[in-house]
Amino acid sequence: MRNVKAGICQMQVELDKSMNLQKAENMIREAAGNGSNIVILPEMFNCPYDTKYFSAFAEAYPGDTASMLSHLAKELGIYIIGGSVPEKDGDAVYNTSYSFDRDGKLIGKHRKMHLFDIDVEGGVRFKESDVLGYGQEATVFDTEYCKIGVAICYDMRFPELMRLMCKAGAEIIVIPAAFNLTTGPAHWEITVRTRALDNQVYFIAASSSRNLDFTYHAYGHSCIANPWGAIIKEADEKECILYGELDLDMVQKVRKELPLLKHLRNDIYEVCKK
Ligand SMILES: O=C(O)CCC(=O)C(=O)O
Repeated sequence: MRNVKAGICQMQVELDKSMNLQKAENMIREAAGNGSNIVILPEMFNCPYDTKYFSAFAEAYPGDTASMLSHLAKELGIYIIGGSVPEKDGDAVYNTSYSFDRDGKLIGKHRKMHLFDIDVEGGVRFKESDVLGYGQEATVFDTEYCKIGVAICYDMRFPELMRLMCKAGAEIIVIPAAFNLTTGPAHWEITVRTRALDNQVYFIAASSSRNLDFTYHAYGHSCIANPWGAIIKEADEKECILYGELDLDMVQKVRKELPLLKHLRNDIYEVCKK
């Protein structure tokens, strides 16, 4: 039996960075205290999800935010997948996720690869590429449980990237996210379930909670889908910690019983890294 307990902190993000860091710390401590082996934060957990704030909130690595996550991972002896934060690198800003092991060592750094530039009539308009740079690499790292792939929100809409992570050995894919009230009800759950099913992985999507004080209203509904494509845990839109037990033997069982990954016609088509 290879079991992992995940704790997803669906935190309410505020305008005050230090409040956000304190909130994240409190929730991480609580999730660890309740037995989580891996604790996950949402996209842009230290900064409101609005392009006008990204540059002012950005930190070069290692800044206060990543340092805090590293120290907490070590002190609490847990893995932390630190949602995402605006990262400053020279003149550029990226939407970046840092992951730490039980010793507080940085084991993963993902810069969002697909920037969220959309304009839905009567719905949501957002243009990340006005202020953010593009990440260039898929992110998969080793843990003592299995390999884990991390990507950020809009990245999950691209099956090729998810497949690349699966091909690199990921048995869990984690997506810090913040869908909204236009695309969330329409596409959130179906995308989570489909990516889990396509790749026969546990798929964890971690949102912030809904804060109506801002212009961008997060959908919430953090959830976990299993390798069969079923949602095993789902939150509502309010602040909470969502816990889920992942039985990693199920990944191999499903892959054996329904060998989708073996049946790929790589002689005809293939998703590969350029
Ligand atoms: O894909 C979507 O509908 C939402 C994406 C998003 O909010 C993001 O990438 O931050």
